[in-house]
Amino acid sequence: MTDTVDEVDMPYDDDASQQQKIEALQERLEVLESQNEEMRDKLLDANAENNKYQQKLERLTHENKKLKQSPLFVATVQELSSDGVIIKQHGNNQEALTEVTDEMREDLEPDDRVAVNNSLSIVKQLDDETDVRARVMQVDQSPDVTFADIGGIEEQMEEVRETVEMPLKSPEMFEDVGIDPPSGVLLHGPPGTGKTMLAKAVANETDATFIKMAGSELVHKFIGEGAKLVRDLFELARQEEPAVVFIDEIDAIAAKRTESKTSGDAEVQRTMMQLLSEMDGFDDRGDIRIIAATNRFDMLDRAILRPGRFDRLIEVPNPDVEGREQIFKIHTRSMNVADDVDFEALAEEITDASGADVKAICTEAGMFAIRDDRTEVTMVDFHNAWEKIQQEDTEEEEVSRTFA
Ligand SMILES: Nc1ncnc2c1ncn2[C@@H]1O[C@H](COP(=O)(O)OP(=O)(O)OP(=O)(O)O)[C@@H](O)[C@H]1O
Repeated sequence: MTDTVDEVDMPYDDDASQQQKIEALQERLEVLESQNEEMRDKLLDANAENNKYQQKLERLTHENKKLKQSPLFVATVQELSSDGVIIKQHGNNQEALTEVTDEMREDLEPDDRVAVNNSLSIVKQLDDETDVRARVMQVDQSPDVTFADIGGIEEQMEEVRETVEMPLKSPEMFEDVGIDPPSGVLLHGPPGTGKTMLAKAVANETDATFIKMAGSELVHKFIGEGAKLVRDLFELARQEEPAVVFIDEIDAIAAKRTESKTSGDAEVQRTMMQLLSEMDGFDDRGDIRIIAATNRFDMLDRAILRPGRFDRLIEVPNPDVEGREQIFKIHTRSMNVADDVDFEALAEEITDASGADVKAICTEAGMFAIRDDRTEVTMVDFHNAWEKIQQEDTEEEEVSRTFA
């Protein structure tokens, strides 16, 4: 806020001559100008500094993302010394002296498992081996998803029942006819279309244990242990028989081979080879069915699609308009929906939405009603929910573009 002339402390006495007043004001002006100059310089410096930090932040964020994405190696902390941290790498047993941030050093203790990058810098601390297994494999003795909970993908549902459920329920039919049931079924299609639900519903229907493993976790989180975890997965399935093994994001372990021959690639290859050998040696697999899923069919190494492996491909697309309406009805079954809600009209409006989007719209519409202190969910709530979800998607895309 600027002072008014009346409030300004004048640099002269009231009885000073005109000339003295002018000189005093002149002097004050010069001081103010030089202060102004000084402030402007400081502002420029601060802006330059800000830019520098901004760039550094972006670089670090990018670096951080890259570090987390590229496969890392596993090592065990041997000793914390004043020179750094001595680690022993798994696999080759080589010891190395490496540096860590002060923050991470405080959390580290000898015998801790850590992930290191290509330059052997410690990127993160890992969980105990037993925790790893528990986290990488999600075991559900009796999943509660049924086929009645899945909408808009009847054909795919039929195919999954035929190829996965029938061999579990009536193996004698395949024996009588004299054909082998498909070894593995690969579900492919965009995210959130119900692939996981299909696998869970089969397990539910056949009273099988559902065992899920995420390919991306194997590669990014449990580095150096992929092949072993795949072995463990099948061992667990044999113990839990009948079992449905669901390998999500299989593209992470079975992507086409790239030209680069980094050790990270070699590690992914080892994991994939283990998976293939488990599947190939699966003649006596008993009551275990394998379902894999991917959003990136184009990236898959064709080796996994050979006969005897994932030889039945089922595309699970986004639902069409009738499918969307059906999914709305499924997810609003236990909601208090107002009479004005027209699911047919909503389904028409939300072109390109996935099943997961429809589910999110229902939950969000309910939230709008709660915020408004109502117990009934109206058509306006559904519209607002769709708008919000689209907006969030756009924001997410912008963020990922910024840090891409
Ligand atoms: N066809 C569908 N019918 C009913 N609900 C669905 C359908 N598809 C998705 N959903 C809802 O979206 C959620 C996520 O779906 P699901 O995990 O099965 O998708 P996905 O295809 O496995 O996705 P991703 O590829 O991202 O793992 C489900 O829990 C369910 O609430």
